[in-house]
Amino acid sequence: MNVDIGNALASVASPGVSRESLERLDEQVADAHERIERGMENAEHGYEALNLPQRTDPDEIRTAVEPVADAEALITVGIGGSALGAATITNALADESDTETVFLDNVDPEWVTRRLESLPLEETAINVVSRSGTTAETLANFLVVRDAFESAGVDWTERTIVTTGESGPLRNLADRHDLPSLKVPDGVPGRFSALSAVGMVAAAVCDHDLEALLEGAAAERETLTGSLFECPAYAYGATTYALDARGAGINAVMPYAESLETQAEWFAQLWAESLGKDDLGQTPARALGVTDQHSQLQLYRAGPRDKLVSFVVPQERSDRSIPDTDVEELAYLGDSTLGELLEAEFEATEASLAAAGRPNVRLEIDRVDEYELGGLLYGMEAACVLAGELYGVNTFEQPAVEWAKKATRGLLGGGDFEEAEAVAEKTELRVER
Ligand SMILES: O=P(O)(O)OC[C@H]1O[C@H](O)[C@H](O)[C@@H](O)[C@@H]1O
Repeated sequence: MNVDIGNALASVASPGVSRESLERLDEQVADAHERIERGMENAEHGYEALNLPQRTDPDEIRTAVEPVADAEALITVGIGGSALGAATITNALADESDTETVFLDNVDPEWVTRRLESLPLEETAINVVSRSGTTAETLANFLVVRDAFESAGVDWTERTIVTTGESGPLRNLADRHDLPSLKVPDGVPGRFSALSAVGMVAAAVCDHDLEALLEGAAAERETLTGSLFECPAYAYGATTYALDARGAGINAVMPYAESLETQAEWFAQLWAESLGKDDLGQTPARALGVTDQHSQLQLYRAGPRDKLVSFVVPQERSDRSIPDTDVEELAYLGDSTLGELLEAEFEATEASLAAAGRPNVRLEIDRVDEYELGGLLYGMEAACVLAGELYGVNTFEQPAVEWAKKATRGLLGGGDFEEAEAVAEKTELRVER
């Protein structure tokens, strides 16, 4: 991953960060880097995620998926960090695989039913993923999926792979049915687990190159040094932090590749759950180039000056020419390709934001393949860890999410939780039709 922060400088944008401020911030980056390296060396909770390129064993993952290697479709049952990494990888690389991938990361009953009805269950594998093994949505969906397989006369125990922690309900279930199972590595929070079995089982079923994913991440790991001017991931993490401090409280991630749309969703969880605490953090927003040029760009260029736009741009892609036409006004298109049009639109959008003094950053990858994707995911995780150090927050916890989880359990009769009582105390000011 290469990063260009030129359009985030104060000489271009407002809010913007001056070169001198970045140089001062670089001293904090050096300290943060030392802390990160120490955390990695001691395999501390969270920091351990940055060791995954060395720790993850692709052979172990491939062995676990062996029984379902020729499945026509794969249902991944998981939510948050137990779904978004896998979805990012398989959606980005979908063109290279014949396996249809479905992610059940919601419990909307109509949607779940529609998804299940659309699949040939006798040719479908199940990938159930939960670090804790207790997440209500995931376990409920898994029970529903099992039931659908049983109703269709398909033995789900022959077609299920489990990825979970060392103990817990899901681990017990895997043991009871003797299911192939993988362990969520210790010290790796869900949103940092894309490069472990959590994110890579689906990629293995789809026959993607797991080694290349890890090699790309390992190469990115090699770039981590004590200066933001020498490390793309830290340049991104430090710049976003500095811009947030200057008023850019929103970070709109805008990949210029349809295949990376889910990557913006993955980024949103990474950024929000890791940095959103102690009244701090930067709000992630999701956009897609070129589509959102015709939707959100107006706001980005002319709305409040509270946003940074982060472009994610593959430098190469397979292309398709635009057919010639005898309509005179459209003749210029006939000399181009869709790729050239997209590239021109990206450059125009980037320049238009800069011309309006709106900060933006460019993250470049060579192309969308396993190696580059591994580097991108790792680089953004390292950027997030660095930003967490600069903010001084606990990057690897998400205590605020627990509140609603407890309230939900209480409402469903799963125990006595005071949070559930607060639901009944809601303040109302209803306006009815
Ligand atoms: O993997 P699980 O334990 O099922 O957790 C799935 C997700 O749910 C939680 O609510 C957390 O906020 C997420 O960080 C986590 O990724």
